[in-house]
Amino acid sequence: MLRFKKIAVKIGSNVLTRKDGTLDITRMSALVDQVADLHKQGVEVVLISSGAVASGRSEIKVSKKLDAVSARQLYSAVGQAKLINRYYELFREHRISCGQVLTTKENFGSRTHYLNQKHCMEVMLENKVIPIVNENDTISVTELMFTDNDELSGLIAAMMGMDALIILSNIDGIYNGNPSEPGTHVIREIEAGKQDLSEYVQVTKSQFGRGGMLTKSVIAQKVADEGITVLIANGKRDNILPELLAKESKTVCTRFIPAEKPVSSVKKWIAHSEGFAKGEVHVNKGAEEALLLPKASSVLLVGVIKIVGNFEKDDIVKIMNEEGMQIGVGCAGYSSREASKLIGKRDQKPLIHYDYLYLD
Ligand SMILES: Nc1ncnc2c1ncn2[C@@H]1O[C@H](COP(=O)(O)OP(=O)(O)O)[C@@H](O)[C@H]1O
Ligand SMILES: N[C@@H](CCC(=O)OP(=O)(O)O)C(=O)O
Repeated sequence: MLRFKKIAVKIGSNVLTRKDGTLDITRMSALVDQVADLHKQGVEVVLISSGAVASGRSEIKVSKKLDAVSARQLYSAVGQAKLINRYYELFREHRISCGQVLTTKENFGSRTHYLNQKHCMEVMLENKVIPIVNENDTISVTELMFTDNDELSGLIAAMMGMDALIILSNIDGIYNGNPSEPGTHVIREIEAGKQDLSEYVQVTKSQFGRGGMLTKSVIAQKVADEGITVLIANGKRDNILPELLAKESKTVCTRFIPAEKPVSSVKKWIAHSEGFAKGEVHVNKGAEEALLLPKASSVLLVGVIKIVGNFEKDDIVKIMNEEGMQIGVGCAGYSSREASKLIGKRDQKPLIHYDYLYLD
């Protein structure tokens, strides 16, 4: 028996690349074998695979030095083709189809794009096709980029309502100190709720990774708070995926215990969408107090004091208190133009309905 039926598996650049930066086909093939095995046992798997930039870099020799953005665009364009081609061939040996999903941060900011993307992956899974997701590095540059693929994998796991997110890196989990120092060990379990892991996690990251362990731990906590188990484990270990999914698994990894309270899929989307907010809704003290009560309340125009930025209906907005501190995020029921005209008015439909509201 396996512990999970639906999993998102994020494979970091370091798992797929050798020390010299070339694609580690042996490792990739071993991971595909493991995914194929789980797939045949009925587990739904979505892969989030890094490695485009790393595999492109080892392919192309440039004549003159490139700036960082041009290099990333060039290497990812070539490297993603190489990467997905490899996956395609490897899965084909198991008679399994896989498909490529390239996405950008913008696709998570609008509900329509979000649902289109979700629908695409649902259709793939229903038809036994394994989605292989990566950021579209050719067009998402600078502030349009995800922090890294750990952030992307958290969004995908929440969007697809997965039972677990497995983040595979080149290390056994989160250590309680510098992993290279003797006497440190992997933290095996982390309770739900906000815990500060920054004292353990070094800001240094491995050779080809982008975000490092700190973003992994922040994302993992957020995803676990939404009721999804998160495991950070070593993708270089043989047979890691079946071992992690085994019922009484003792495999070394860091496990983030999921919160018990289920969170609706809309709220999961909103919780992850803060970075895409198009504007701000400032509320007065009374409205802030009402929002913080255990009973669900909407943001009403009567309690709004200021609207900042230009947003359309259904865009994500930040909710700010009188002191200018952010207290939550939500999906706007009006455009900023309409809302500005109705500030302070009673008996209007909510500016942010409580079903579309996530408080910090
Ligand atoms: N406390 C810690 N525990 C484990 N790894 C850590 C810790 N602090 C920093 N790291 C570093 O984080 C690296 C993994 O993150 P990253 O380089 O982003 O990998 P990936 O490419 O898999 O996303 C590890 O190789 C390790 O060097
Ligand atoms: N989209 C990039 C991944 C960048 C990234 O986040 O890498 P990693 O920290 O190894 O997961 C690529 O495919 O090269």
